[in-house]
Amino acid sequence: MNHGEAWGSGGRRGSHGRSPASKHRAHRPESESPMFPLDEYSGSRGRGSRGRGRWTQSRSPRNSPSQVYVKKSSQVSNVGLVEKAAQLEIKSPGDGIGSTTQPDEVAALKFSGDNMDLLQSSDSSCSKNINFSGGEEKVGARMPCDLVNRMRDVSFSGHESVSSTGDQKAEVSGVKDHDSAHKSCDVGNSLNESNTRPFDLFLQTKVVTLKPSLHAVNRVKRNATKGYTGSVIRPGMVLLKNYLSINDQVMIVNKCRQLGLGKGGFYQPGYRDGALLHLKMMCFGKNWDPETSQYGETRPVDGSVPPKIPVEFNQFVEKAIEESQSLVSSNSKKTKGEDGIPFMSPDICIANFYTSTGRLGLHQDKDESEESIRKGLPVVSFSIGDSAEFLYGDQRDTDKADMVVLESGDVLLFGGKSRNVFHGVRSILKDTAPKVLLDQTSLRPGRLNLTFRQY
Ligand SMILES: O=C(O)CCC(=O)C(=O)O
Ligand SMILES: [Fe+2]
Repeated sequence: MNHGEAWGSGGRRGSHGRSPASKHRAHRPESESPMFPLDEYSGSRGRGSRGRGRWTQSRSPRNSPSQVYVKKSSQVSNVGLVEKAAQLEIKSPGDGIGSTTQPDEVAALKFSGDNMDLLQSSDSSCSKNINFSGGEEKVGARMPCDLVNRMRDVSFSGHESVSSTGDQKAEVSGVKDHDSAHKSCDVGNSLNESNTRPFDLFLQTKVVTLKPSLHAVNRVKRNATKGYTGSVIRPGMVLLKNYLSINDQVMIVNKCRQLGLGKGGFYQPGYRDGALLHLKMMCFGKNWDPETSQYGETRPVDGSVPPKIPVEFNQFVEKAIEESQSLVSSNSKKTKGEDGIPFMSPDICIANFYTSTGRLGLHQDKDESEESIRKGLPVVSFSIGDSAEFLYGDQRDTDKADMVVLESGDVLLFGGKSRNVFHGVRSILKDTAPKVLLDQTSLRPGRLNLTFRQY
């Protein structure tokens, strides 16, 4: 992996400066223009760092894929990717993972039902199980941004349904302050000494969720049975929309949260010069070190050994590659096999968590082995939570990049001719995560991204 600077606010390696009025293409429908020509692999294997900076306006919202097919859920049911909604069981958010009571969390006033009216409800089924869990403020002068940004967390909850209109719970406060606190920290470049303290993907809440409304359950079922849509965005790059079911997303989030709190868990990565990345990160399998742009068996910053990749994750990845391969081969007459994606079994996974101000500069993933890159073994990316504006293109130039919105459950693969594509995250679209996912997990506002690779 090689996260070269694409635009700069404080990055030190390979900065290309900021584009004040950058415009870029959303990915084009085939009818509008053919796939743009791909230069052969863009060559340079120089080191870089994950960039920071910003893009501005998208040139056009053209988002139709070049080739599309829709796969019904039954076709992937052997790995349980779809159609699990019927079995969906609403559980308490920790889901056996256990909840920590770190004082560093965002305030979330959660209550049963969709609206504040329920707060005034005198319904005994609501009031009998109300929890207040307000952690005391212990603001330290030099705590990491997530620790500085703390507020009282109050949960109201009930075991039984109090409203036929309500989904599980709603957040009515805290998010704004949470975001602004992150913003001030995310844009800061100073290294802080607590950057190895585990970052909790969950908000600190002790919410006992209600039974979901019929409406919410039906919505989940509808989404699950819709299946997913596959499209070849450019040779070697495939987007599987809505590929991971909500149940799978919940499982992935819970696993990441659990492992993320342990050794080798989520931390605030930084560069050699002390600049911080605009995201939290952890690795599975092997550690990727942003200071050296190299993989290793341990994380230099704290000596931790990254956890193994959960086997279920690998199954999803392998299945997604197979699905992409059949999509590509069904198009192969048209493309003369140019957009092939080789198979791989991941031994590395990098998990990024972006808050609403998170981003990642245009870069190439090129720190895997030479052989892996030469063969075009794909990088497989899972998006969960809030949507992201994802840029990609042949150059480290945001003006020339195309854009696609990656939503929760989407899987993106880039291998073969696109193995060295420049890519990055321009922005996180606030409050776009599926509500049912938040109901089920207590995932913080933001986006979890997992990228799988084979060294
Ligand atoms: O968050 C994403 O979608 C991209 C992440 C990425 O490019 C990386 O971790 O190398
Ligand atoms: Fe990347």
